[in-house]
Amino acid sequence: MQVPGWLRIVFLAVSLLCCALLLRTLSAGGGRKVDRLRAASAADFTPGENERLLSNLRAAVQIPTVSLARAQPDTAAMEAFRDYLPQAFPGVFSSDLVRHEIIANYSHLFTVRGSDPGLRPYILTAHLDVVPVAEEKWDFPPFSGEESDGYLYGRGTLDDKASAVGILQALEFLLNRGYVPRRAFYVAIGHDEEVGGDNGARNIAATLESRGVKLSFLLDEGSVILDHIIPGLKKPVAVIAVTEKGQALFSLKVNTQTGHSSMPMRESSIGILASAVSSAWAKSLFKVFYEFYYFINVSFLIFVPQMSFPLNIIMANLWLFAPIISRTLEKNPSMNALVRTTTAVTEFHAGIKPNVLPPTANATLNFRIHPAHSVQGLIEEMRYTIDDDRVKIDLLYGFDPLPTSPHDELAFGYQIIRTTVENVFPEVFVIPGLSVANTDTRHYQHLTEGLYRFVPLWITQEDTGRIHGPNERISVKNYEEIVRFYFHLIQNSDLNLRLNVHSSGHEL
Ligand SMILES: N[C@@H](Cc1ccccc1)C(=O)O
Ligand SMILES: CCCCCC(=O)O
Ligand SMILES: [Zn+2]
Ligand SMILES: [Zn+2]
Repeated sequence: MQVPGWLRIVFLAVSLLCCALLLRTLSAGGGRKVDRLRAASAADFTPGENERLLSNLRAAVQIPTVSLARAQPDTAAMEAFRDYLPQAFPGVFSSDLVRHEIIANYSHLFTVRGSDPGLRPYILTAHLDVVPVAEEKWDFPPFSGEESDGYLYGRGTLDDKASAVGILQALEFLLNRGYVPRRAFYVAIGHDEEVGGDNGARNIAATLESRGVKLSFLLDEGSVILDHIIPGLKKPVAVIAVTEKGQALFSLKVNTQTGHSSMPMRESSIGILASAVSSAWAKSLFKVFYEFYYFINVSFLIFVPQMSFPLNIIMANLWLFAPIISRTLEKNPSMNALVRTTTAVTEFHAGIKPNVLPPTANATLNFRIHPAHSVQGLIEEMRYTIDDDRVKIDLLYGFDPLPTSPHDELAFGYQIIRTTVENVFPEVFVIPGLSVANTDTRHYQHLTEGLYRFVPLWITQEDTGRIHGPNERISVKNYEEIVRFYFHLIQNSDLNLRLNVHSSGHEL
């Protein structure tokens, strides 16, 4: 039977139309309109903006916002920082999209309104306080903000003013461009993170909780871009920390009789305490590599193709090579911290005069608890290991490792951060990981399960000693990248990425 010509044309037109529709649907990601990531480039900002962002960071570093001890901030510096903010970010403080509040006298909470109230807000957190400095070891005065050889020197450049100031700088540049966020978000800048955040971040979180706020995710400091720190990896690695170590602060105290040093007893308070400390220290060498391997084995398997021979063979066969790897990792303090609960003897005070037997000896042990362990387990371990009733053991402060935040393909916050890192730093590798240091994030646990710790600080092995150490500095180029990272993160948080994100705590 001959098909009439007109029918063939109709059939052809209909099939072409179906193909076009199918192609359009496939390219639009399953029918939902998917925005495109805005391409990031070094030209995101004008030369004038790059000058302004650098001078704003320098001015922030020049304010010595040292947090000495709990509830003992340097009030003059904290007030100076409060005055600095509206001068540095006039657009943020004059925008009717932004509400600024002072919390607990010296912390800052910014609420940025979104045009789509149906989208769950997120929060960017950082801290403005810094640890004290040991002046004699610095090449430039630590609060001078001196620029040399492409680096800005100063306490707080890496930890954490590049993030605190960088977030506000990115918001300033977006508002200058008339950007109106779809998704509301908060910016929280704490003033006492370095002494635990129990005044700043804790009160900011309580304020948000009292308002019934639920967050889609939180991004804070806590991990970085490791630039050739992991042996054998050809590419720099951006580690988005999806969990964080716990912490325990123990005080060890020994009291013994005093008297003339010409007639000493068999043992002294210093000797008893010293052997207690060294046995606790020896015990801390207990390895947890297997748990660690289990925790990030996927990442290592992703790594393997990126590794040079023979490391690629070794890492693909950890069942056999784990002990060797563990011994290699422990040689490097930052890698060692990844595979065990670490012990740091941070204070040791004893003795009153050269010719008097020491009546007391005190030591402080700071443990950073691996996710495989707990505070309670550590207390039992300490008692068992020291095994000496003359040593009085007190837990001054402690909290367990934080739960692992969602980091699968449905985890909105993790995917936004990951895609933004790949957008701004196409040359790095992104993996989930562990923050070996502690942050303010534990204060926000009731507001979201999506707690992520990452600032795109480009850290080499040498830089790890600058954090809380001498000659802390950040390259001008890296700080520009950090501002661009937040500039794109805020825009990317407005995208409805191809994610079937559901209501289990990290809904859109
Ligand atoms: N971030 C600092 C200060 C801190 C201590 C305890 C808890 C949280 C933060 C550290 O890791 O030591
Ligand atoms: C660079 C990351 C440091 C995080 C913990 C601190 O503020 O000391
Ligand atoms: Zn710090
Ligand atoms: Zn910090």
